[in-house]
Amino acid sequence: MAELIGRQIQRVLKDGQRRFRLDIPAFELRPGDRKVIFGRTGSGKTTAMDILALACPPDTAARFELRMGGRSTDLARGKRDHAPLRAKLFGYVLQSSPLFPFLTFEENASLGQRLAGRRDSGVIADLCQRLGLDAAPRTRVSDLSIGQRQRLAVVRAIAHRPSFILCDEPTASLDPDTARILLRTVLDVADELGAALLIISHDRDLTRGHDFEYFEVVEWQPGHAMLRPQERDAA
Ligand SMILES: Nc1ncnc2c1ncn2[C@@H]1O[C@H](COP(=O)(O)OP(=O)(O)OP(=O)(O)O)[C@@H](O)[C@H]1O
Repeated sequence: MAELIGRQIQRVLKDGQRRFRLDIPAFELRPGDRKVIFGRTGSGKTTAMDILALACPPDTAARFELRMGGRSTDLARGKRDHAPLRAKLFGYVLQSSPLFPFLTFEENASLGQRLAGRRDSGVIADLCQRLGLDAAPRTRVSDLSIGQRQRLAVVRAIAHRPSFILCDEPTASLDPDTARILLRTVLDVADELGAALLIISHDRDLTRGHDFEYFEVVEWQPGHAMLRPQERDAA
């Protein structure tokens, strides 16, 4: 199974006079991990998730390494795009615009599988059923409700059986019952795959009662944030 190890990772965002720096002193994702990141809006949670999902490279890192089957890939160095690794090993539910509105339900659902080269319509049908998604395969995404789109984004992100499942606010548009079903399904799938699960959430009730490790992104100086473990009592 795959594991991701990061040490002293930094990323700086710049926009004119605006500058934002995120530090990740130490973070790991291993099979079976259940981790959740909290933090106030704009603190840098998505920036952290983008790095850990290999969507945006860090500017610097003492160590950023993917280990799998006795092999190690150094993610800290060079400008190489890790698209093939990302497509096969990572499932990322994006916070905003997670779907392509010009594609059909089925085309969106199967996109992750196609990129990973692992087509299996049975897995998609099973996930849709578990998530209460019964929309017709030819329905355009623009005709779905926001909550249906959010669940479809989850199907797309996990249908290729990734080793790392990363979800940025996956329940933001869902009622509490549907949110709980979604979390239960993602947890079950992560268990079945032996995958690591990392969630960003504003809803501190969402993961209560489940065995998650808690993290937070804290802006400890203006424009300078850090991802760090959070004591369970503070969660
Ligand atoms: N190009 C940029 N230059 C400078 N700062 C930026 C740039 N892009 C984003 N930022 C800032 O970086 C910070 C982190 O953004 P990020 O989206 O990671 O936060 P977040 O915690 O995920 O927010 P939210 O909870 O609202 O989704 C924000 O304060 C944002 O304003």
